[in-house]
Amino acid sequence: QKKLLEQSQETHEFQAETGRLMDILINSLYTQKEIFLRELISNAADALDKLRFLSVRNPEILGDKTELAIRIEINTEEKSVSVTDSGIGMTKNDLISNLGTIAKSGTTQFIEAIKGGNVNLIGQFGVGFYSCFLAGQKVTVASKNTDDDQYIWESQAAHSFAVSKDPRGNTLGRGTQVTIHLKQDAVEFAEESTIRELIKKYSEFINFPIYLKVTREVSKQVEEESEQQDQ
Ligand SMILES: COC(=O)c1c(O)cc(O)c(Cl)c1CCC(=O)Nc1cc(O)c(OC)cc1O
Repeated sequence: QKKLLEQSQETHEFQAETGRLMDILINSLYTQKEIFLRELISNAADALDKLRFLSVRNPEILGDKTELAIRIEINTEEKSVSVTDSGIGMTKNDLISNLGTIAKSGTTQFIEAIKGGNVNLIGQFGVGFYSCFLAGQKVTVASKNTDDDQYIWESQAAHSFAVSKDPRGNTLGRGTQVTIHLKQDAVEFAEESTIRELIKKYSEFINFPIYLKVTREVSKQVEEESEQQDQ
């Protein structure tokens, strides 16, 4: 299965400027890892706004997935955090162009702002997504737009990313799910108390409901031990 996925994956180099920007972002903001959550919540809200705007003119775009919401899930076993929205979603080409290139102009101002430590400017350049690599050693983005099948984009930074059709099929219905596989020094973001506090901090101006789900898989080993104690 793993081999199959690798064969079906297309690997892409980040556009050179994107790679440089990611390096600067990660090197200058490594002490403020938590901003990844602010950027993901903000991107999710933007994608929901885009959908809501389009649905005013053609309501059928909502299909049967009419709820516009953001779901955050932490998995304490796998040390991952995911942010899922039922927004407009991205096609395969959107994933490659939006996440692989800095299509926005003004990247030099962005770099000056980051070097000056002005983290609030990140979102304005549409590149907040790369802050995921402050906390994540690997980032996976699954997305479903009405114009395409569901695709997966995956990267471990290091200047390249892979795109493949999602072998799970259309599990999202519509929208985007960003999953961050946390770095060893960022596992605090898989703790419920940490995430609850950050959601409160960064959801003040968000006009969509944000739900939190905590998945705690107790490893098989521990269950067996507890059974022995009971006997
Ligand atoms: C449409 O946006 C998304 O699907 C989406 C989301 O729902 C949640 C997310 O965390 C992210 Cl990162 C996205 C993609 C947002 C994005 O990168 N948009 C974007 C970036 C560009 O460079 C661009 O240039 C033309 C256009 C974009 O929409």
